[in-house]
Amino acid sequence: MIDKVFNKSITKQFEFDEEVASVFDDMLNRSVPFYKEMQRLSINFACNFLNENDKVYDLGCSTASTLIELSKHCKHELKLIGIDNSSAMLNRAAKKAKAFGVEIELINADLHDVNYENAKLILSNYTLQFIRPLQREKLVKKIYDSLEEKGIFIFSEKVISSNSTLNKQSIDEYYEFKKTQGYSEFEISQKREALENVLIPYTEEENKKMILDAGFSHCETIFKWVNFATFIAIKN
Ligand SMILES: C[S@@+](CC[C@H](N)C(=O)[O-])C[C@H]1O[C@@H](n2cnc3c(N)ncnc32)[C@H](O)[C@@H]1O
Ligand SMILES: O=C(O)C(=O)C[C@]1(C(=O)O)C=C[C@@H](O)C=C1
Repeated sequence: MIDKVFNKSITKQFEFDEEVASVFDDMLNRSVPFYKEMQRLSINFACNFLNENDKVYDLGCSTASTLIELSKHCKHELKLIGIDNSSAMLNRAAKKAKAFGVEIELINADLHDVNYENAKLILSNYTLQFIRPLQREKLVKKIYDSLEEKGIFIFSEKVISSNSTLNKQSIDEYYEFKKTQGYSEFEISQKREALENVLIPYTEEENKKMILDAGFSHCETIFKWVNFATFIAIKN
């Protein structure tokens, strides 16, 4: 279904409710530049580190697209676990996983309340940005503690620039991208307002600092388009 969520005046802040979930795959493909390429890279990098029966968690799995793609591309059997606190997203995730014949344990819970035991890989694309800053640092520490030695954390985030001129130019460039994807100026401004104080982006440097402060030995940007970045962090 085509995303028309912000074609009308907004009445509330952005939420991953039934209306958003019903168009979410289209929303992501048209709102995140190079979403499919970012997903392909996350999966390829992940597969290089994975072995038979490794446990993989996707935090904020939404409709389970990434776990389904991972299971298609990885040569090993994996234990796949998707966590999200939106029932509307998880209902779709369950139907999609069944249709693709992929076994995924789906957990409806807040990311802070789950124990990520013996994880080899934790994925989290465009989800940390929705966690309040203080809680975000705590969650990243928990992610670090849950990973096995040599475990990997791959995550993507919308980012800002610490340079105000470049930041403004990046936002303008992003809105131009949205227009090429068929979103009107009205839709763009309504969504911007709805996301205010809900999606809180860090700079690329702040993301890396948060990761290193949590204990990871290495963090690298593996993909970036203007204000969207994908990182890989390694626990040693
Ligand atoms: C932008 S979407 C993630 C997209 C997904 N990773 C993908 O690539 O298809 C963010 C997801 O995180 C979930 N989420 C946000 N905050 C959460 C929390 N505190 N606990 C659990 N899930 C959360 C939302 O319900 C939503 O499905
Ligand atoms: O549309 C925007 O402004 C976005 O920031 C895109 C974005 C994201 O980065 O997570 C915001 C909300 C939806 O979850 C899908 C994509």
